[in-house]
Amino acid sequence: MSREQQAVARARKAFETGRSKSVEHRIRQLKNLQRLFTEKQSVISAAVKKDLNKSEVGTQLYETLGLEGELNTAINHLKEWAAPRPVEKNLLTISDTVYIKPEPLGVVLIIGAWNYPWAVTIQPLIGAIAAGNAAVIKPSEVCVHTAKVMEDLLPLYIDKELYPVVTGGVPETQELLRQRFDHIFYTGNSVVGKLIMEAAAKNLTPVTLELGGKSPCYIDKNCDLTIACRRVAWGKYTNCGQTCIAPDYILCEPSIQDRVIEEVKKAIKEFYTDNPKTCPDYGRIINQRHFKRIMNMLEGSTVAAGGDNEESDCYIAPTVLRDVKPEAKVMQEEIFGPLLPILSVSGLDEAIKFINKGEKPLALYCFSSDNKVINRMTDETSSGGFLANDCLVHFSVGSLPFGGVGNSGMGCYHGKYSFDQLSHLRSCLIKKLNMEGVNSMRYPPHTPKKLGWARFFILNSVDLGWVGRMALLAVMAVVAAVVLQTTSVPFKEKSNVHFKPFHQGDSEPIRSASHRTAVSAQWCYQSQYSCDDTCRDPIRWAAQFPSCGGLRQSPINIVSTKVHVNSALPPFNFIGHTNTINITVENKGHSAHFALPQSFRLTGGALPGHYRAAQFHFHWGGNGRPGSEHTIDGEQFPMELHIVHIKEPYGSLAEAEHDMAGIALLAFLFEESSDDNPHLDSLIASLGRVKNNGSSTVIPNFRLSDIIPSDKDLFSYYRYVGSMTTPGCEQAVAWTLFHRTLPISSRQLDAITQQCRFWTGQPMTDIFRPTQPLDGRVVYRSKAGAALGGVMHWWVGVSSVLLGRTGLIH
Ligand SMILES: NC(=O)c1ccc[n+]([C@@H]2O[C@H](COP(=O)([O-])OP(=O)(O)OC[C@H]3O[C@@H](n4cnc5c(N)ncnc54)[C@H](O)[C@@H]3O)[C@@H](O)[C@H]2O)c1
Ligand SMILES: CC(C)=CCC/C(C)=C/CC/C(C)=C/C=O
Repeated sequence: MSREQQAVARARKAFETGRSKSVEHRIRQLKNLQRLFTEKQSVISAAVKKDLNKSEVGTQLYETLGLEGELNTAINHLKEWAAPRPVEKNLLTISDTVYIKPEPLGVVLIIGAWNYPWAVTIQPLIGAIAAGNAAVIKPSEVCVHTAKVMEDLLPLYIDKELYPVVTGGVPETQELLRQRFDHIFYTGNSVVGKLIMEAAAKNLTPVTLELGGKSPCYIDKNCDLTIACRRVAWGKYTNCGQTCIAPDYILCEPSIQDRVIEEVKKAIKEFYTDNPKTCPDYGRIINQRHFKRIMNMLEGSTVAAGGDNEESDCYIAPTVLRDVKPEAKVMQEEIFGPLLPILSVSGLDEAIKFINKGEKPLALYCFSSDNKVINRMTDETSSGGFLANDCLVHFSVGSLPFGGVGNSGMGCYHGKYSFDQLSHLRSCLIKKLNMEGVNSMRYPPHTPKKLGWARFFILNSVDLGWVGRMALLAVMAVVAAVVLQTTSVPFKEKSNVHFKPFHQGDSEPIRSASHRTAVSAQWCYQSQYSCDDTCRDPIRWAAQFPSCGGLRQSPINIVSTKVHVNSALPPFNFIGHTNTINITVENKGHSAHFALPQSFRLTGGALPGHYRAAQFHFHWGGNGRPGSEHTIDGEQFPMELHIVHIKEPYGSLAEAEHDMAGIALLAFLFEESSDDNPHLDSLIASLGRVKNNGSSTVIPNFRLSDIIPSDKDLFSYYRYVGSMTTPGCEQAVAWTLFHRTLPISSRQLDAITQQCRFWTGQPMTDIFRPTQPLDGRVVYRSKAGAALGGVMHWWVGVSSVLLGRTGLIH
């Protein structure tokens, strides 16, 4: 077996152990890479200095800074990226669970180039690791010193079986290409790109080709030429022009050519002094082969600035060429060096024509103060990326896909795009074995009538939220009956499909820790706020978190005479609530959260699905002041309990927030009692152990059913659609506020409100958001003890009530 074969076989074997799939393993590997860049920066920079004469700062600015950003993004978002992604459904699949499950591809081959050797090799590796793959890393042999450092360092930091480094040149790369991979990610020139694709075709291996080409730069006469030329000079001469997205040539009207030359010359002097050769920020051509290639391109062109060179030092000065003709040698291929040809065009029309005659470039630059010029350039051309009035910087925006089109490449990466590019986005549809009647429209014998129904159900998609879905389900049930013209198949109450809980072990799946930290630094309750504070109090939450200013905000005041009684709101089923468990309570800076296991589940209550518990928490006042969030007929209660549940299959609030009923919140109001409520004692004591932000403790032998009544006693409740009551105020909550109140003595209330401190260190009191406008929503009240008919009757009942109440689905 060759060295290359062995590396691939080892990576495959390691992949088959399944360890690369664990999100924890992926994050650990990414953190190890972070450590590498912190601990070995000087070794990395020294090698790049030897290869390309980049300064230490230059290497950080242009290579490792971007990698740091990519690593941070991947580490912070990985759970969200890797989680199942619910999708919009058509009417036919409305009652199914339909989602995309990203899964690793397998073993990825990463072939890097030499010009930004760390950026273009490690950035795809970050994507490969994040997506759960194994990866064989082949650095470019042209950057001799960097390839050696990569070979030495990577195995010290990351799993060397899963992510082996294979060094070598063309023969070694070709031997690698004879192996079977699940994806090949190649960065380099288009000629080799075609060879890569050919080799990949043998195994139908998908490829990402990050190629290059001639990236045009149009400078309109209507712009600030000093600024434009400074930015172009930076884009061109950074790394001595050896940048895939460097502006290859300038197109401008003849009338501005002289000024463009003068301004570019000024910028060269400003950046690299009168003598760029001795300037630490000016690089070198990678080797003498490329030096000769670039110098040959000068043939037949007029040098307007620069032109000095020294072969032994691989030095070519920043050079400008004037009056260059399209037939000139320098215009026949990508320059990839510090030569900047200027070609004359009569104006925008000719520039567009010229660009469109060539291959689609990796980048296209347009400098103009006139938006019409910029718009026409974007509308009438195509390129991998487009930048107006700047160069290169789009590479540093992790939320933009980076990649070529046509001859400049295929596929894209950076941030989440890297994750998606190196994942298989698997389509999943989980149907239950009930509602068979609806399917009759697609079963033979086919009839025009059934086709009519099929057209309606397949061609219409839904994004109506849970209320709309319930109504439509009711319609479907009716349709099923009509289509069948027989009695419909009875519902089976229990699904035989069970979801594996996502993010097992998360104590707080509802929001990620990073989200919580970022948010907590910016908002506060009214009681925390003082005039010299920079934190935002509730009236100013919306300035930072737009949803907080939405039309479906919570809490609300419930006016009991205005609620709509609805007999289609049935009781709930609590699952797991009587289990005795140990739970963790943590001071979250604004309140204390009591984590609940996902095995605690909630169904019924006219909720559109199955929900898993996440946590519960309380809202309270202080010093005898009431602290409930919801009020009834204007009355605020001493305290309020919220039990947060998240709908399956969502794993986080981020996933659930686009679903109007993605979260089910059960709310209980407390009323003052003369006697202590003994079941609250262990909770109160635990709050005393989590006084400060971030501290946590465990409550042993806890039973949720000790603090709330059993589901059989909770048939009376209010229902409305609203939001989370803390930022970002996501409008994804089906609220249930029970009529039954819970008892608490004034002694216990005092004890609760005096235990904890906010993240600011002040006493944690008055932790409630003021009530929000109803904004046309309808609040429903269940009809206690209403007799429920058959399933069909029930759906039709719900639909007729809910369809009539469009207020509910604003
Ligand atoms: N789109 C991008 O992100 C990006 C980034 C950097 C460079 N580039 C492009 O890359 C080009 C410069 O890089 P390069 O091609 O000179 O780099 P290079 O010579 O380092 O080649 C790239 C990789 O291809 C391998 N290789 C070379 N010849 C091969 C062959 N015959 N068979 C198999 N493998 C082979 C090399 O070993 C190397 O790992 C420019 O066109 C530039 O625009 C693109
Ligand atoms: C420092 C800033 C704002 C941007 C960096 C732009 C830059 C030089 C990107 C290089 C991108 C790259 C790896 C190109 C490939 O050849």
